[in-house]
Amino acid sequence: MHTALTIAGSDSCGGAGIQADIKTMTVNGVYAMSAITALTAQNTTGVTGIMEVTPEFLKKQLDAVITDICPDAVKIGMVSSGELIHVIAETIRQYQLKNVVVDTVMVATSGARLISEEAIGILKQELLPLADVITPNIPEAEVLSGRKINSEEDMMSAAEWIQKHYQCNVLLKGGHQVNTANDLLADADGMHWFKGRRIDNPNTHGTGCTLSSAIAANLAKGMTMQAAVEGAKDYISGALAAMLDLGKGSGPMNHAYVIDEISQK
Ligand SMILES: Nc1ncnc2c1ncn2[C@@H]1O[C@H](COP(=O)(O)OP(=O)(O)OP(=O)(O)O)[C@@H](O)[C@H]1O
Ligand SMILES: Cc1ncc(COP(=O)(O)O)c(N)n1
Repeated sequence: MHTALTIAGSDSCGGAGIQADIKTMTVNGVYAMSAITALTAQNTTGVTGIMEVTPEFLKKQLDAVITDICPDAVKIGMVSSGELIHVIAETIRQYQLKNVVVDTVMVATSGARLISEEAIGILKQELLPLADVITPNIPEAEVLSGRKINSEEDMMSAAEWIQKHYQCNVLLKGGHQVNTANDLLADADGMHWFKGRRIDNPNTHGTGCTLSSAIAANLAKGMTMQAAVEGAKDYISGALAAMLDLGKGSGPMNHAYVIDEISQK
């Protein structure tokens, strides 16, 4: 069985973070493992607390997993401090981990800040150049490129700039557009659009975590980058279209929609 490791924060309401990653990887047919960077006290309306693990304890988790079951792919999500980012970068180099997907998580849908200002510099310097693909949303791509993004042309020039500058493939997500949900992959072959129908669903808690974990699961199974992104885009569209409605804020998606489809056959 193919295996994937998520290095991310725990979301107590189960919609984003480690919980979304494990659900996504499992439903996409790979064995999921985790190394937790922080606990969050969180629900669909907001984050009320964050408790980071120490860099030493993150390293212990990573060594324990990797020396036993070396993952076929790695997804990295919320990492709030520079010291934790440094441990992850060192571990990727030490074990020469492959298929590294970095979701550049900065701010939760509910508005809470999930990375310190100082850590963004370390993320850019140490982690992005080790990634096979990074998955910023539009506001994150603005931070990484220092450019404003107001159109699909702006998305293309920002993705090209980020790819050249950090030497990694970039999937610039278009979920923050108004009428469309078109994502753009900049890789060594050029630019590829993954067009998505915009689904009228306000419950988008964890979409970024889910998309990046589905890409990691697909890469673990040996798919090419473009096929991995296409499969992940289909998965997220299905999970959003299942229209789960839980909680008082921006609720989570339904990962069980695939299982529901099978059980209805
Ligand atoms: N309303 C929607 N309809 C269809 N697809 C969507 C919608 N909202 C987001 N997506 C898709 O979900 C994925 C995540 O995109 P988005 O830009 O929302 O990332 P994000 O902001 O990092 O997510 P998060 O909500 O986890 O912070 C992308 O593939 C995007 O196109
Ligand atoms: C632990 C954790 N990781 C990531 C996110 C981002 O997800 P979203 O932007 O959908 O809230 C989150 N809210 N919590």
